[in-house]
Amino acid sequence: MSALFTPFQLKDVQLRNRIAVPPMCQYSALDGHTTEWHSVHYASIARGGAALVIVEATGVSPEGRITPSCTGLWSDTQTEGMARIAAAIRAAGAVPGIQIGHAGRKASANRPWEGDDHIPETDPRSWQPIAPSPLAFGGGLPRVPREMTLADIERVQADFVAAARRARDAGFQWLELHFAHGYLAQSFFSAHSNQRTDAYGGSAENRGRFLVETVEAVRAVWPERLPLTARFGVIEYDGRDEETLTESIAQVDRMRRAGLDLVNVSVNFVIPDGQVPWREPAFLAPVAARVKREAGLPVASGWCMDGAYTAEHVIASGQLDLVMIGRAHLANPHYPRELAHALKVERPDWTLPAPYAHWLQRYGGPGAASAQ
Ligand SMILES: Cc1cc2c(cc1C)N(C[C@H](O)[C@H](O)[C@H](O)COP(=O)(O)O)c1[nH]c(=O)[nH]c(=O)c1N2
Ligand SMILES: CC(=O)[C@H]1CCCN(Cc2ccccc2)C1
Repeated sequence: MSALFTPFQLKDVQLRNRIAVPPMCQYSALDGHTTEWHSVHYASIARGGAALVIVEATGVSPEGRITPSCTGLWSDTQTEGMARIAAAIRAAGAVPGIQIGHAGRKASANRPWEGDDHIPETDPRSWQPIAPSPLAFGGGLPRVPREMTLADIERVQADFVAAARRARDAGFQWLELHFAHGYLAQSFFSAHSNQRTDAYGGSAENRGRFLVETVEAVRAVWPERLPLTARFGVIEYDGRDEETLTESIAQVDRMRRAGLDLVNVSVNFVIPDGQVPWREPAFLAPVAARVKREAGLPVASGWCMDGAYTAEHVIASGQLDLVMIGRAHLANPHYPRELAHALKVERPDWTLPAPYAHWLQRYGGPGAASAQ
């Protein structure tokens, strides 16, 4: 029996297995609107058998995007395209999720295959990034952001609420606040990037204020019976991991008390030279397990957890409740079928919809158990 292929219930949402497709930017939007690329991309992946498909980081405002090609939910005109995508994910038997965020000082960048760096200020496509403090990320993102005023903080939090309403109206059943990867919310919590002296800076509680207030504000509009989650970096790999982890777990507890239903444990990526242990399979699993133990809420996590036995182990061992499998789904939208075969799940081809499953199960096909 495979633990990975057992259902998971959170509030009123039932997931058919423990495999989640994490948000992965497609950099293919037009003025924040989804295109045919997104429709095909998300429907294809949802048909592959994962239980939860989370739509990519979607800007709560135009300047909250990472690149000019990122999706948005700052305008009602963007809701219809997202509604079609949520419906297609649901029609495939997966739960439709969406991540909403603000890129902070990492905003106004080129697409990864076009430089992955800040667009020059002289370029009309660029805009002024904003952040807790006037401190640049560095590397390819050298622009010094404008320090946010209290009015900016209120406006951005209101943008998160408005985007959450649109996600609800579009039919998403799982909301993930982007509080990780060095973007705005993460940069409020990190002392590397937040040197404010007002109520939003200084102590860990003050640095976590923006995040807790945003959870509270979004909780008020996001249906109580649907999971409100956050992707949150809890470790920087900057040589101060124990200190960062301890204060991050306390922050997760504060967000749990503010109404968070699950945390998707990730990496901070607030500094360009963090020593992430990429070679260690499932390096975040023990970190996520500690968050689950100490903060007392369900956890998801990912990063290099796509191997069948790794994905099975992180769930069977109780370290994680859900495993996020990203790039493997870009290479093969039907990746869960590979996992089902490898883990000798009963009728593995039926991770796919009937039009595919019937023929693969009955007559064999690449990777089918019956193939000689
Ligand atoms: C092309 C692309 C685009 C994105 C990502 C990755 C990649 C490859 N990732 C990170 C992603 O969700 C995942 O955490 C990583 O890919 C690590 O998991 P895997 O090792 O790929 O399973 C990412 N993470 C996130 O929180 N929001 C996002 O929109 C994106 N966008
Ligand atoms: C939006 C977001 O969180 C993404 C954007 C793309 C890069 N992601 C971070 C990443 C680093 C290394 C490998 C894969 C992904 C973060």
